[in-house]
Parts: sequence; C-alpha cells; structure tokens
Amino acid sequence: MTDTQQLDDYIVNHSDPEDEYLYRLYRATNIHTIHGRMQSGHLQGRLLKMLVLMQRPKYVLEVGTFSGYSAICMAEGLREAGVDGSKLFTFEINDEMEDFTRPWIEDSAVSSWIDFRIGDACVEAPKLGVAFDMAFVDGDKRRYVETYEAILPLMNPGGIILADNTLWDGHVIDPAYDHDHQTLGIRAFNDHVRDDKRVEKVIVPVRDGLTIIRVLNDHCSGQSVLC
Ligand SMILES: C[S@@+](CC[C@H](N)C(=O)[O-])C[C@H]1O[C@@H](n2cnc3c(N)ncnc32)[C@H](O)[C@@H]1O
Repeated sequence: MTDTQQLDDYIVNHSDPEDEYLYRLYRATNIHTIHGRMQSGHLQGRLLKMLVLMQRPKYVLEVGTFSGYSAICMAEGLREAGVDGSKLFTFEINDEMEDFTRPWIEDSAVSSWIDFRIGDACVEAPKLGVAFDMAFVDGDKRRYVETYEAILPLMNPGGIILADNTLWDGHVIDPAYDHDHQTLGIRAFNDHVRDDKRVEKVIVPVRDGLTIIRVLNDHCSGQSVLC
C-alpha cells in the first residue's frame, strides 16, 4: 500500500462514516456504470453534507447528478439543516442514467428534498425561476466556464458555488495534457474564476480539487430578473 493510500484510509477512518445505503449505491454505481469513479464517494460526500449544513441553503443546484451519490449527501444536509421548504434541484444531461439513478434517489431517506430532472442544467436551471444559495458544479469539464456564467446570475448574494475536479488529477500543471480538451476546460475555468472580482475563491485540494466560490453582494450585472 502506498503512503497516499494509507493517508486516504486514515482520513476516511477519522471522518464520519457513510451510511449503508450510500455504501450500496457506491458499489452498485461501480458495478453497473462505465465511469463509476466519477461519483463523489465517502469523503467528498461527507464534506458536501457538512457544507450544506453550514450554509443552510433554501435551494441548491447540482449540475451533473450521475448516479445520485452527491445529491443524496447534499439532501442529507438539507434535511438536517431543517430550513423550511428547502430543495435540491439536480440535473443530469444523459437520459440513459435515469433508469439507474431515479430509483436510488426515490428509495433514499431524503427523496423529498430532491428534485431530479433530466436535461442540461445550463438551459433548464434558469427556467426554474429560483435563486440558489448553493450550487455544485460537476458536469462537463470542457464547459465549466459556460456553466459558471450560466449559474452565477441565479445565485443569491453570499451563495456558495462548489466546483469539482478543479485539479483534474494534477493535469492542470502537467504540459503532457496541453492538448487535452477537458484539462484545457478546467485550466480556463480556474483562470476565469481567479480573475473574477464578483466572487471570493479558494481551491481546496480534496480528492480531485474542489473550488469553493463565494458570491459577493454586487455580482449581478442588472440583466437577470432574479437579481
Ligand atoms: C462527474 S459526474 C457527476 C457525479 C455526481 N455529481 C457525484 O458526485 O456523484 C458528471 C455528470 O454530469 C453530467 N453532465 C455533464 N454536463 C451536464 C449539464 N450541462 N447538465 C446536466 N448534467 C451534465 C454527465 O452526463 C455526468 O453524468
């Protein structure tokens, strides 16, 4: 076992456990889907739940449901925070995931906090007419800047955007990936957010990199009906 694996095990063993339902979902995702490693997993799942609890959002947006692991974790946070009428809207663009994901969400203990929709979050989320206090961006890495610009006007001042995979397995600093479209998408996003005066931001080196972005009060250009 490598030092990194040992440290990962140590971290997981000294953090809250994932419950049995999430453990089964994690395993089923790995068995029944091609890209099982895309799901959040134990450590990031506990972090997402805790960040929801700390932020106490009314409405949360997720870009990229996949098998529902992160959605269920965030909904656990919503249930525990107890904000009246709180809801997670989670979008999955790949309709082939619906048959797998919908039963896992509907059979979970937090299904009433989750509104799962098939569609492009960048197109569909603005149609909801909802202002979000939190968003988890975990969709197409090539479209991160576009996704960010689509959802930023939907955020309440003080809202938090979490962007996943922003270190992209270290490829962001590896010249061998200079022609890889996903790496280029993440690099463009990281530069874009760094230079964006509408937000505060910090990259946390958890798992594959998680950027925490806090929306400042005057982030709206005045064009959005929600602002
Ligand atoms: C990394 S996986 C999501 C993993 C999940 N959030 C989790 O942590 O368990 C990314 C998913 O985003 C979906 N996706 C990509 N672009 C999207 C978009 N614009 N709107 C909705 N879903 C999108 C992909 O089809 C894929 O299933």
